[in-house]
Amino acid sequence: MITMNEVWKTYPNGVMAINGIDITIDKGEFVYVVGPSGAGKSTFIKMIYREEKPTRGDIIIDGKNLAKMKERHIPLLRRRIGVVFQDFKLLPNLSVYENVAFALEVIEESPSNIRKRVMDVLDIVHLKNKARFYPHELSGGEQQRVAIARAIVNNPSVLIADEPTGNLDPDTSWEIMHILDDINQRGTTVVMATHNKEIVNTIRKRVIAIEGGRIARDEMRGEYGYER
Ligand SMILES: Nc1ncnc2c1ncn2[C@@H]1O[C@H](COP(=O)(O)OP(=O)(O)OP(=O)(O)O)[C@@H](O)[C@H]1O
Repeated sequence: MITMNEVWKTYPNGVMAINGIDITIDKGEFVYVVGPSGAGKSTFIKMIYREEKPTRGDIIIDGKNLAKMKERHIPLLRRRIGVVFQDFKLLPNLSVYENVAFALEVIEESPSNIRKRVMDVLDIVHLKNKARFYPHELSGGEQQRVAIARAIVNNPSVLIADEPTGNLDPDTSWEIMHILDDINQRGTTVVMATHNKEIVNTIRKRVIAIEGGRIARDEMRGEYGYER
């Protein structure tokens, strides 16, 4: 479902962030991407949703080669890939409901179908009762749950999370993990970059460790493997 063949990424300033990565992530997997700061985790993840383009190599998602994809086809790709960030990135002037509905591709959908879909995903993240709230009225964990609802509202095949618990306290981080796990159990592939040792070593999944832009480890039910 996600395949990288001999992928390299050098930034315009000459920094070689990814140095020859080959990997396959199957449909329905949950993968942690770990590694020291500056190792290339974000670059790896950004290439999956085509925020960054590889300098060399192929990245194939659902049979489409992103490296060769035309700019005009990128919005279509983004509908198949949901993304969650460390800092939530909600629109402050829109309510919870509107933040999620805004991300929905409303192609010939009736208002009642849209409403149903938005309320269904708010149910998955346990926020149905806060649909009318605004982001500043929510805790960090609640804001992250809205961001997750927004990321899955188009029913993507892949959910990418770049340090989704980075700004959250430990209890809230566990809550977010249980929601991501639930979304994965419903069939969505999840790729999550993280520095959270406790989570990786407790909710055991496949671990891909990146060091110096290369894959240093790739283990099913792996461990975090670093001090922090
Ligand atoms: N837009 C950019 N332009 C130039 N260099 C960049 C850019 N983004 C990242 N880099 C460099 O590429 C390397 C890999 O960075 P990346 O953000 O992928 O690492 P990371 O493993 O996600 O780090 P962290 O855990 O600190 O977030 C680093 O040396 C970084 O400075």
